[in-house]
Amino acid sequence: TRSTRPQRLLKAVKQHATRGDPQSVISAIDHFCRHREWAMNVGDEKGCILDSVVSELNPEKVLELGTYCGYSTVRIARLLPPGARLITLEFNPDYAVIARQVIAWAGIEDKVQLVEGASEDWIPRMKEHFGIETFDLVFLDHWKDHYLPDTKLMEGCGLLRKGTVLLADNVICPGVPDYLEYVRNSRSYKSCYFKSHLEYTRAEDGLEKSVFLG
Ligand SMILES: C[C@H](C[C@H]1O[C@@H](n2cnc3c(N)ncnc32)[C@H](O)[C@@H]1O)NC(=O)c1cc(-c2ccc(F)cc2)cc(O)c1O
Ligand SMILES: [Mg+2]
Repeated sequence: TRSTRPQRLLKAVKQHATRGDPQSVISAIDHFCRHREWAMNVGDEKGCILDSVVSELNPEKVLELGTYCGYSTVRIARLLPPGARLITLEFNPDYAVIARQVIAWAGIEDKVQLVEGASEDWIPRMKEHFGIETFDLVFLDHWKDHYLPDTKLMEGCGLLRKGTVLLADNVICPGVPDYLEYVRNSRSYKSCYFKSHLEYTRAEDGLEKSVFLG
């Protein structure tokens, strides 16, 4: 039977990227998505904004919601200091199988824990299951109608501290209007918008960076 797009993306990584070289994995995926088949990675343009937020924050504990093929997982993990940890949640087992291989090819698996399952089931278990007190950075890139409920769930589970940064992808396209309204109007967040483009296209999209004020 015909291969899937994530399988073809992984093949491109194995053909064009160097094992243990995260930058070559990122470049191979961007080239594949720009010249062969579009895929819903955060991409190179928004990826540079993601890089700058991660580099400035130097987080020890990172949570990513929505792994897909692991592109942003590799982008984030390659910038983390030794001992820092990234937990990434992926709902779709077929995507998780691909993401594990992309993460391994990049050679950053010792910084990453990929957990298969739904964010709403795992967020309440972060403390007892992973020994996490609070996160320094959360990258939201999963179902767009889950951003707001999961943010409220993280607040309720005490996973956010003064200064925790929420970075949300796709706040324009596909769009997350209820989440934007919340973080921009709540006294508990200082929020700002980084205008960019939908990955590999000229359509507008952007990232919203929201600092939790406690
Ligand atoms: C939602 C997906 C990303 C992944 O998230 C996992 N997921 C879901 N819900 C959960 C959960 N509750 N817990 C854990 N994982 C979870 C899923 O299985 C996907 O692998 N992302 C998108 O749909 C997405 C779509 C577009 C897009 C833009 C314009 C178009 F014309 C078409 C598509 C762009 C983007 O940049 C995206 O990010
Ligand atoms: Mg996205």
